[in-house]
Amino acid sequence: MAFRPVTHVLFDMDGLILNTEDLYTVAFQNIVSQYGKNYTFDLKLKLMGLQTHETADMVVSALNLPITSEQFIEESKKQFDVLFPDTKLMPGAKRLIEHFHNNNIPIGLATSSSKESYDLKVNKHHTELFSLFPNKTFGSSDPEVKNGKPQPDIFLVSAKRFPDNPKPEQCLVFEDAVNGVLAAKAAGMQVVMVPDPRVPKNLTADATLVIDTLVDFKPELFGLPPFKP
Ligand SMILES: O=c1[nH]cc([C@@H]2O[C@H](COP(=O)(O)O)[C@@H](O)[C@H]2O)c(=O)[nH]1
Ligand SMILES: [Mg+2]
Repeated sequence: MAFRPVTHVLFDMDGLILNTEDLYTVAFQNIVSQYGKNYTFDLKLKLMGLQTHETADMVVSALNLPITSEQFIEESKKQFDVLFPDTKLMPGAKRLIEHFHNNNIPIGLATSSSKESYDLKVNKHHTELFSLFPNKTFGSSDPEVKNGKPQPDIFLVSAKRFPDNPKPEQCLVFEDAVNGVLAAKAAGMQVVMVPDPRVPKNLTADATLVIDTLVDFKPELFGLPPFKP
């Protein structure tokens, strides 16, 4: 497979830079357990990358919970307040972000999270790293991002926010979620997928490249500056 050279890079956040996916699983399981339900990985796969209200609608209806989506969002917030401040980084994320920054490659953050959720995840331990992204888009709280992933909106909005307004084919996306990969492809961008090992192989087929962790990424494959040995 031939990879095309790029000039700009867009990062997903949850499950890609930050290990928040395990925390979402705990939070959602804690809520649905009260109703005797199970938050399965199969359900999680379908909603990763969606916006907050879309996520809540899907869980409430898939598990037939006797509460409204608004109540589910309220319950989630209580869980997140406890769990998110101690979020850890995913392997290789800091090294790769700093590498692009040090080599003047423009990078953007394109997360479906809200700004409020971002603050909980980042402000205690990770502000220095995230300050390397001048260009940040928060899908769940940005009126310009009409539709969540798998629709392309967030990546198109995010690319437009670079001062030199790159074309989609100049942008490389990093994603862990199936919906995120579909969104990037729909935006006309190449996408490197770093999936949870439980994601079935057939659901990774749309990615331009699939790697186990960000540690394995070779920037020169996409015409970006290589790591010095
Ligand atoms: O188990 C879960 N995974 C993921 C999400 C959602 O997935 C998005 C993750 O954002 P990102 O695009 O940064 O991966 C967030 O909107 C979050 O609400 C969730 O609710 N529950
Ligand atoms: Mg993600």
